[in-house]
Amino acid sequence: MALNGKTAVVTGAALGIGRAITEILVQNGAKVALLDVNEAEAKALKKALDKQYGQEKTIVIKCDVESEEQIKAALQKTADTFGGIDIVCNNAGILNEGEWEKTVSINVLGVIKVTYLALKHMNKLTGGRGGVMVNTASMAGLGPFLTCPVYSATKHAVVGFTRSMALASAVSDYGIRFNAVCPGFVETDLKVKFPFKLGQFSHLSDVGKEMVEQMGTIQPSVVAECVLELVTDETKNGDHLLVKHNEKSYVTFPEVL
Ligand SMILES: NC(=O)C1=CN([C@@H]2O[C@H](COP(=O)(O)OP(=O)(O)OC[C@H]3O[C@@H](n4cnc5c(N)ncnc54)[C@H](O)[C@@H]3O)[C@@H](O)[C@H]2O)C=CC1
Ligand SMILES: CCCCC/C=C\C=C\C(=O)C/C=C\C/C=C\CCCC(=O)O
Repeated sequence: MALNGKTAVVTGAALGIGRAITEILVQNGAKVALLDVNEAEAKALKKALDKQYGQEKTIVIKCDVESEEQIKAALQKTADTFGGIDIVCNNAGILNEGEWEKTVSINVLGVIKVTYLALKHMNKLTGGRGGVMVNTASMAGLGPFLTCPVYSATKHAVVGFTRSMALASAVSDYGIRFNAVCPGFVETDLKVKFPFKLGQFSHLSDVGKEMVEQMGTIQPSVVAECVLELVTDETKNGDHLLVKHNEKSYVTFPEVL
């Protein structure tokens, strides 16, 4: 799938992995709607991209993925401005074991809300052009992460949702592929704030540090390259790209049926 002439929506686009995803999509010719609660940082990113690629390549829309109303309006504005939606990157996410209900709300309900509302624009059966959705899960969605059980549970949910949507879409002929990226520790604000977001598990914060020392870290741009692969490779549906320090591999899930 070539990105020239395609339109993408990236949630949590202002910082970290979302910022890198936005940059790589624009670099490769897509027009991108930057959705984020942090409007100031999203605008700063747009300003930088404007200089290099021109003002018409991006729009900033303040949008909290917890709000169905805001998501609906943001998707409509994207479709009206760019003439449709081809790519959705469900990337917005938090890690906060103290505020674990909010973590579930953003990381799970947010992904589901954006997906279902975007489906209305993209589904070939309802007049859309088809396309691809790539969700930012985590390595913590593939195995237990003892310092943050709820965060890990939300990422397992994203993996299960992505795999199930991929099958539902293929069988229903929606014309939309669903994939996920599963990174290890990435150098972002979320990583910096990690020790202060562990709630009742803050006594385990050194375990997180030791894991980072053992496993190493990843730059957001490397994760973005993996997202680009999942967007452009039209053979990928229901696929999960595990991203480790200096290594990436597609996840093989156990056969259960
Ligand atoms: N940093 C890491 O080590 C890893 C992060 N991830 C996942 O990657 C995704 C991005 O995380 P990072 O870039 O690390 O975090 P970050 O904290 O650097 O950036 C997150 C962005 O999402 C935005 N955001 C937060 N809540 C939002 C909401 N309700 N609605 C819209 N935007 C919202 C923030 O304003 C920010 O711009 C998350 O889903 C995270 O779980 C996955 C694996 C590893
Ligand atoms: C199956 C094993 C699960 C291990 C989880 C590995 C990576 C997950 C990363 C995330 O999704 C984000 C989680 C944590 C933030 C990143 C770094 C922690 C920093 C620890 C520190 O230096 O204090």
